[in-house]
Amino acid sequence: MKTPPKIALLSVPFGLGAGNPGSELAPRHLLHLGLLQSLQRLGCHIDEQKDIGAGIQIPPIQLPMKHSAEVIATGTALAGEVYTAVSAGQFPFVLGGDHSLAMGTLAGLSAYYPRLGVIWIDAHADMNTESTSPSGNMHGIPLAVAQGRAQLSLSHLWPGAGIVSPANIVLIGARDLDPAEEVLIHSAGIACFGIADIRKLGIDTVIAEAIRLAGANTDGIHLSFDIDSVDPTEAPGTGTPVQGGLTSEEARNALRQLGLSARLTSAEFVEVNPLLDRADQTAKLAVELIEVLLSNLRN
Ligand SMILES: NC(=[NH2+])NCCC[C@H](N)C(=O)O
Ligand SMILES: [Mn+2]
Ligand SMILES: [Mn+2]
Repeated sequence: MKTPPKIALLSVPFGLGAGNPGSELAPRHLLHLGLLQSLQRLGCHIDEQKDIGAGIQIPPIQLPMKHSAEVIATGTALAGEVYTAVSAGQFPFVLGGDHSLAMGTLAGLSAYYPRLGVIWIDAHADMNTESTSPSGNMHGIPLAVAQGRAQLSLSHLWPGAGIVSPANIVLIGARDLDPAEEVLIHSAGIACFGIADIRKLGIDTVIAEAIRLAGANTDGIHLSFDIDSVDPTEAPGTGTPVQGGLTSEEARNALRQLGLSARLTSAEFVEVNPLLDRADQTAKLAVELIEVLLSNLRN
């Protein structure tokens, strides 16, 4: 019988990678809604809880993207905390914030796990580069950066960071891809389960297959969960909502199954925007989904 892991809860109140303000408020807001207390009630072992800020830092690279210096500085601070956590045997859980912070998480993780699998549950692929981004928003590029396809690389954020192989990336829930992302996904052969696949196969089969693909020849699996994967009728409080998403029930089942997998070694939860929410509907769902994930961890 495996025991629940020690969790390092890393809050990142940062939202400058998104197109609209508000996601920086999510960590405090979810904690205010009682996240920590209910996790403790559910028997989660929260080993430590930290707020990640970033000092002033000269960016190692200039990019034609909005707020790239701030994104890089925050990512560097986060990468260090994530690296420290995994080195100490903790399970890092990163609470954002916008999705640009995944670059920091992945930089820290890839320095520790030479072969990292990534399961990306999101309406988007976040696989633009600086030259294909239609918006200039940094939250649209982390998964291209992680593969070493962009000007910015994970090693700009953290020395010793590696890359993530496209063979070990699995996209779930993607339904709003930019043209360059489509080309990249097809040419690199990246596994992508859209909503039609989920309805046809069922979410349980999709998650089992995702764990198999992301886990093949890897040392750990990271889950990156963007709340805009869930349909806007149930999760309206997010900056780039896309119709036709997961039901909250599918999201719950996905997170339960991922939590129960001994292969899962880290996770992050991003893109909740309290300023765009309706009566805390999205924030409350987020609290519930995080509880499902973390209370089932067994590794
Ligand atoms: N993490 C997110 N919500 N990303 C949305 C990205 C939207 C669009 N593909 C872009 O690159 O700007
Ligand atoms: Mn995203
Ligand atoms: Mn998204």
